[in-house]
Amino acid sequence: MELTTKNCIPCTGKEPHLTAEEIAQLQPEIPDWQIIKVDGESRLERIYKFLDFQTALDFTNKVGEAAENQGHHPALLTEWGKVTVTWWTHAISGLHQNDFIMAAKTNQIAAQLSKK
Ligand SMILES: C[C@H](O)[C@H](O)[C@H]1CNC2=NC(N)=NC(=O)C2=N1
Repeated sequence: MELTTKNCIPCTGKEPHLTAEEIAQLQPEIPDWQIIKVDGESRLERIYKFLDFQTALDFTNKVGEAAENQGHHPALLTEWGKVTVTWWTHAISGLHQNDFIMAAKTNQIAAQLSKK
């Protein structure tokens, strides 16, 4: 499925975590992302490299804009030439389709920036 064309749904906290099968279906669309565990919770994480701090900051702000538009927010660590983006659904302390949608949108934002 084209994750970049989908929109996030509001999470009530009652949604089930994605199953291993569902993750296996979704993961091929965002091959550059790792699934990490933090305090037993699964999260999607990718490190993007940039030319300098300003470009890293521009990317950070664009991801923040997309997050606000979708009502679904990442953890963002912005450093000189590098941004670590982590997606998970706080309401269910785990992974939801929203996280895969936003990871795909994050890739799109990075691709647009590098075209400058
Ligand atoms: C009220 C507000 O919409 C909710 O708290 C949203 C905000 N952004 C969110 N972002 C993420 N990643 N997970 C959530 O559960 C979440 N909940």
